[in-house]
Amino acid sequence: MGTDIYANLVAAHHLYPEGKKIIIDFGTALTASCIAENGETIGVIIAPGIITSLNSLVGQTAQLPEIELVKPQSVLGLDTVSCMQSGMVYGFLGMVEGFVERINEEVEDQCMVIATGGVSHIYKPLTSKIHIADRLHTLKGLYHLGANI
Ligand SMILES: Nc1ncnc2c1ncn2[C@@H]1O[C@H](COP(=O)(O)OP(=O)(O)O)[C@@H](O)[C@H]1O
Ligand SMILES: CC(C)(COP(=O)(O)O)[C@@H](O)C(=O)NCCC(=O)O
Repeated sequence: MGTDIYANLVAAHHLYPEGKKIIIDFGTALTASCIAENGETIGVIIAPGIITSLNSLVGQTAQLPEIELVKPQSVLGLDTVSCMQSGMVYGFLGMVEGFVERINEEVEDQCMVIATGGVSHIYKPLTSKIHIADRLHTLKGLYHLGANI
């Protein structure tokens, strides 16, 4: 398992001891990790990261421009930039909400959801499925691991 994923699980277990937790990491990869109340890792999902995907879309097409990753005014756009912003924001928002729903179904519980990583601040305000956004979450896990060496 990647050390960043491990650090995310450790931080969640240490900071929020009650119940099951999901950590969504909006980094180079988009990951969702789930930990049980007893500290056992239940499982992990690894998907392409949001900026990674955007760079791939822009890099591998002839006419799509670089865009700022912000919420567009409406889901349906009428210019290329808004259309792409909708795909990036609402597409990945749907993916994350779907992960949370499916994980909750699989573990038969309502997990607490923590978001971290580079672009987590863009997605947190758009959904009630993320309960806490903490850009320092992974680092807190590393700190905890270091403090216990
Ligand atoms: N403040 C920010 N605003 C927008 N994008 C960011 C910001 N910080 C990081 N990113 C993007 O998030 C991704 C990296 O996320 P991060 O969680 O920092 O890295 P890692 O993959 O190493 O865990 C990169 O694609 C980067 O461009
Ligand atoms: C999945 C990752 C690329 C995520 O890295 P990140 O986006 O946080 O930089 C990293 O945790 C990794 O390389 N993991 C190794 C494979 C695994 O976790 O099973």
